[in-house]
Amino acid sequence: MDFGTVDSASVTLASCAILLLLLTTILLYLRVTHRKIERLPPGPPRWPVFGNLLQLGPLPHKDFANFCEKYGPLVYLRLGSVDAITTNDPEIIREILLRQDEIFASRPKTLAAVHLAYGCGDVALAPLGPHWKRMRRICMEHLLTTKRLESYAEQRAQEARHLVRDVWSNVQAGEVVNLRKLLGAFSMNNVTRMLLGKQYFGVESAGPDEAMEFMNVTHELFWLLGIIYLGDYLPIWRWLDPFGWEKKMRDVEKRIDEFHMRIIEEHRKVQSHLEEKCDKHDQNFKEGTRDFVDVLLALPGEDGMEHMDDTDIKALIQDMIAAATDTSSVTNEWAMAEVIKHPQVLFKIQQELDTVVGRNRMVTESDLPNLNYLRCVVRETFRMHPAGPFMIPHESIKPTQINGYYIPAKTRVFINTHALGRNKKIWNDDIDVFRPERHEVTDGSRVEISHGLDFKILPFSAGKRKCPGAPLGLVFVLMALATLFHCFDWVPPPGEEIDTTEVYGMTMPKVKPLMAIAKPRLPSHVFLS
Ligand code: HEM
Repeated sequence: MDFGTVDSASVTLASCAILLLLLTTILLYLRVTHRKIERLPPGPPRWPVFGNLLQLGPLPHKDFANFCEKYGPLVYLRLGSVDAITTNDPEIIREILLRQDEIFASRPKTLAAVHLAYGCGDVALAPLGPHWKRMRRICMEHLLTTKRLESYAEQRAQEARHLVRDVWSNVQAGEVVNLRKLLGAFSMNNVTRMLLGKQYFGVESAGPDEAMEFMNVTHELFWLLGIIYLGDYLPIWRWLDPFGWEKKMRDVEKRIDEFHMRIIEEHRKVQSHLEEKCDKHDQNFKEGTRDFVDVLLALPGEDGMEHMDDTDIKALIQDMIAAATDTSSVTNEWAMAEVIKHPQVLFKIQQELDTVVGRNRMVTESDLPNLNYLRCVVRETFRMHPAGPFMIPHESIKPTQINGYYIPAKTRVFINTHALGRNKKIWNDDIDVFRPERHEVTDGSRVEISHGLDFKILPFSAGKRKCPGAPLGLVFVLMALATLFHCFDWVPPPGEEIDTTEVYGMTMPKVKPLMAIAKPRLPSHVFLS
C-alpha cells in the first residue's frame, strides 16, 4: 500500500472541504451584512426558524392589515425561510404593479402550484418567462377575444333564464332560496359550456355521475389552492406532512388529470367524426359553436409541432375553471347578501332597472352599461369583499428598492386588497358600512369597475398579471345581479339576519351559504316567455 498517495488524497479532500466551508461562511456573512446595510422595510419581530408564521391566525389578511396599521404602509415579514412584503397602500401597489412590473410580475413556485397547475405550466401560477408569455398570448388571442366571447352570448342568456326558473320553482314550492347553490351553478354552467361544451347543473346536464365527480374534484381543488401550506415555508414540514395535505394534492392532481384527459379524448372523437362528415375547410366546421377545448385542439404546438401539447391544453382549461367560477359566484353572493341587508339599496337598484329595462321583458347584456347604480353596488362589493384577499401572490425576480427600502430577490408579495378597501387614509371613516353612493359619478359618465388611476379598489389587479377575463367576469356578475333584482324582491328568512362573517381562502366566501326569500315582481308572462 502506498501511504504517501493516500495521504496526499486526504489532504486535497480536506483542503477542498475547508475551502468550501470558508466560501459558504463568507457568502452567508456577505448576505447577512448586505441585508443589514440595505434597510429592509419595518415589520413585526421575528422568531428563529418560524419568522412571523406563529403570528398568523385563521384570517391572515386581517393580521397583515394590523401589521400595516402598526408598522406603516410597506411591511416586511419573514415566513419561515421565505422573504415577504405586504401593503394596503395605493401608491405602493402602483409602484409594485406598474412602475416595477418587470421585477414583481413573477409567481412563487408553491407546492399547490406544482401539483395542481401542471408543474406551474398554466397561466395564473406560472413564473414570469417565455412559457407564461406564450400561454397568456393563447388566452388573449384565441380564447378571450371579444368575438369569441360574443359567440357565447346566447348560452349566457339561457343560463340567466335557468337561474330565474330555479328561483321561480323555489317560490312556487314555498321554499327558501339557497343563493350560494344557484349562483355557483350559474357561474359553473356558464364556464363549462364555454370551455367544455357541457353543463354540469340543471335539466340538460352532462349526467349525475360526471357532474358529481366534477363538483367534488373542483371543490377539493379550490380548497387546496386556498390553504396556506406550511411546507411552502418550512421545508421540514414536508417530511412530516402531518395533515396529509401534500398527499391530498397528489390525489386531486391525478383525478383532475384523468377528468381533463377524458374531456380531450371525447372532443377528439367528435372532431374526427365531423371531419369525416364535412369538408375540413368548410367555414361552418371551422367556426360552428366551438368550445375552448375545440379551439385549443386546433392550434399548432411549439417548435413546429402540428398540435398543442395535451399538458398545455389541460393546464389552460384547469386555469380557466379555477379563475372564472369561484371569483364570480363569491362576488355575486356577497353583493346579494349586502343588498338584502340594505333594503334601501335594493329599492334604488330596482328603480334604476324599471327605468332602463321596464317591467315587460328580462334584462339583456346590452342593458348592463346603462345600470350605473348597480355598477356602484358592484364596486362597493369589490371594496368590501374582493374576490381574493391577496389576489394571486406575486414574487420578485431580482433585488430592488421600494421607498428606499431593500427588497430581496424572490420576495413574496401579498397585496392586501381586503385592507385596501378598508384603508381609512383613502376612504371615509364609515369603511364598514356598505354604501354604493360613495362611487357615484356626477358628470353622467359610466361607472368603471376597475382600479382606475387612483388604485382605490383593485378587483382585477393591474400590470402584466392583470386578469385577462375581467370583461367576462363582469358580465357574469352584472347579469346575475341585474336579473335577480329585476325579477324578484328579496328579504332574509323570517326571524333571521344576514350574516357577513367570512372564511379565508383563495377566494373568501361567507361562512354560511346565503339563504333568502324571493317574491316575483314582474308580470307572470315575462317568467313564462
Ligand atoms: C368577477 C370575476 C373575476 C375576478 C374578480 C377576477 C380577479 C382576478 C385577479 C385579482 C387576478 C390576479 C391578478 C394578479 O395576480 O395580479 C386574476 C387573474 C387571472 N384571471 Fe381573473 N377574475 C375574474 C374572472 C375571470 C374570468 C372569467 C377568467 C377567464 C375566463 C379569468 C382568468 C384569469 C387568469 C387566466 C388569471 C391569471 C393571469 C396571469 O397570471 O397572467 N378571470 N383574476
